[in-house]
Amino acid sequence: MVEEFVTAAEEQELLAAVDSRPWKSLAKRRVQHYGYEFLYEFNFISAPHRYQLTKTRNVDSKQFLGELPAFVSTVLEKITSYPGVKKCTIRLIDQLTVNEYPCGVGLSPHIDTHSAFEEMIFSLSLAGPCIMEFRKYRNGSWRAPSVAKGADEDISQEPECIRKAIFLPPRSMLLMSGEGRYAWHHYIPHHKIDDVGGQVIKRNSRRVSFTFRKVRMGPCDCEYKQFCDSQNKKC
Ligand SMILES: O=C(O)CCC(=O)C(=O)O
Ligand SMILES: [Fe+2]
Repeated sequence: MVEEFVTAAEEQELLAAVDSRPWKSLAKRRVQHYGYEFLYEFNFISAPHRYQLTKTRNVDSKQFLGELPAFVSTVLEKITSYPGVKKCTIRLIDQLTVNEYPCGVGLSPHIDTHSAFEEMIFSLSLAGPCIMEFRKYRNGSWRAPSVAKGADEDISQEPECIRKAIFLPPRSMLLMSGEGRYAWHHYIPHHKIDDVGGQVIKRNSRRVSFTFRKVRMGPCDCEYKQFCDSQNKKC
């Protein structure tokens, strides 16, 4: 995680850019997608344009929406100066998901679908902070990313897992790669108040994240087979 990945002025420009574009409303948060359309499985619930998210996360690799918008060029350039990120990565990132979480709204535990995206996933936090928890489920107790009724709800009866929490302040960039990307679930608790090592942090504003990924065009051949939908029929 890199703090202050963008300046306060750049943060304001990025927020203004997405706020001037149309948002799609999900049950608890709003999203925008660039590069490729993201596929959620929806159940329609009452009001027009509002949906209940029920199933897994994937991308339609045949639905190219166009190049990523110019307002993220500076961020893409900065990503290439990340240690361990190859210079060619900037041209490879072709999908951007913008998530807007109202205060206290989180995200259900999941691993980004291996067959949908390449290894490196970059997530820029803006506006408000959050805690992102990483969970490694014991072999055999891992559950597929499909979540029953009311996805994005916390599940009280979680199987045994190792947990590591990371505090993501606004303007920070998180890189998920290797085991952290392929074998650990990531999760944003549905809290308005987080306890970070005994320090109480209030989430008193919305959080907007920009998640940058590369759409995978063939099967995944990672070494984390039990978590890989390309290599494991159970996923
Ligand atoms: O909001 C974030 O930082 C993460 C979003 C995420 O995990 C996803 O869209 O798959
Ligand atoms: Fe994710």
